[in-house]
Amino acid sequence: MRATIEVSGLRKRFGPTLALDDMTFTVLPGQVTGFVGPNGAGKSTTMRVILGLDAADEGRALIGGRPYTSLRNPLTHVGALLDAGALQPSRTARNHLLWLAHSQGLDGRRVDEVLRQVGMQSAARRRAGGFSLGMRQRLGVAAALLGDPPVLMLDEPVNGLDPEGVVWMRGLLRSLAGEGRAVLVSSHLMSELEDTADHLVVVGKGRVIADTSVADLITTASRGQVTLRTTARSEAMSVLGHAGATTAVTDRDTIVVSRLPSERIVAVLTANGVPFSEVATHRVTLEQAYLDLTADAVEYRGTAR
Ligand SMILES: Nc1ncnc2c1ncn2[C@@H]1O[C@H](COP(=O)(O)OP(=O)(O)OP(=O)(O)O)[C@@H](O)[C@H]1O
Repeated sequence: MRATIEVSGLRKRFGPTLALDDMTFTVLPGQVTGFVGPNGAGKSTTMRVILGLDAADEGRALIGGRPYTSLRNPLTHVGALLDAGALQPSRTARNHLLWLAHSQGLDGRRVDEVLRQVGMQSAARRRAGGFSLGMRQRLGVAAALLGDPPVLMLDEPVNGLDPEGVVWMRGLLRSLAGEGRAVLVSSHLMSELEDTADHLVVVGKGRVIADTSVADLITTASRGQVTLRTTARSEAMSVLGHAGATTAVTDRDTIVVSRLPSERIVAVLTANGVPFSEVATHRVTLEQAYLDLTADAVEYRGTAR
């Protein structure tokens, strides 16, 4: 089976709300693909449609070239973590996975393997009802891995994890992609995806805004911005402003300059006798690149008072 998710032309309406509006993208094997967008952008709905939990009004979603509903032993094709809360509280972690394995015709011997993989051996015989959100997340990931699937789809997997858990999850996602699997991960934590994802599908208002490698997105968003370090911040901003630049203060002695190439910045500062210690190409964070990209797609925006 090809390790891919192909989504094309998905449209889905909930009453007056157009949740998906021609949603189209492909998730490739061997990569972690981040699936990001503002609240209500359609990420969960897309994942639910891919898993056959919601029916689209139009378009199609394929896993390894086939619709989910036509897959035999679906857990061996795709593992998903959508709602870590969906557990029977009286079952132990191990029994939950055994029950899942048996109900799906999978080998029960995988259970101890996946418990080890998610670092839950010591909690294997504890009841799921007493688990923290982070432990439920780990158990959900264990369930997703049970069928050793080539495709994984995880909705906010770092939600509720402590810093050690976040680092563990990052390593796990990287190693799953390293094994050639297609890994789709939704997240609101851009800093997390900057270190984890190779590729990003950015969505807003039910459609794809950008489908790009993380490196390209950051390079494009950083283009033309220069970091200037100077102890004479206001003089620098004033002379550069007169020369046509836009400036923004980022730190006590740091300014980000746009709309003026670095050679001109150096020339203007030197001509005006303004001291500076560094002029360098500015690299925006993934979070900043994302915020610029989605500025028009945010449905609910807080207003500064
Ligand atoms: N079952 C439903 N009934 C009515 N409206 C729904 C339903 N599910 C989703 N929606 C609406 O569809 C739109 C897309 O929601 P969805 O949950 O897919 O977005 P999301 O990108 O996952 O958001 P979040 O980041 O908040 O999880 C929203 O406007 C949401 O209110």
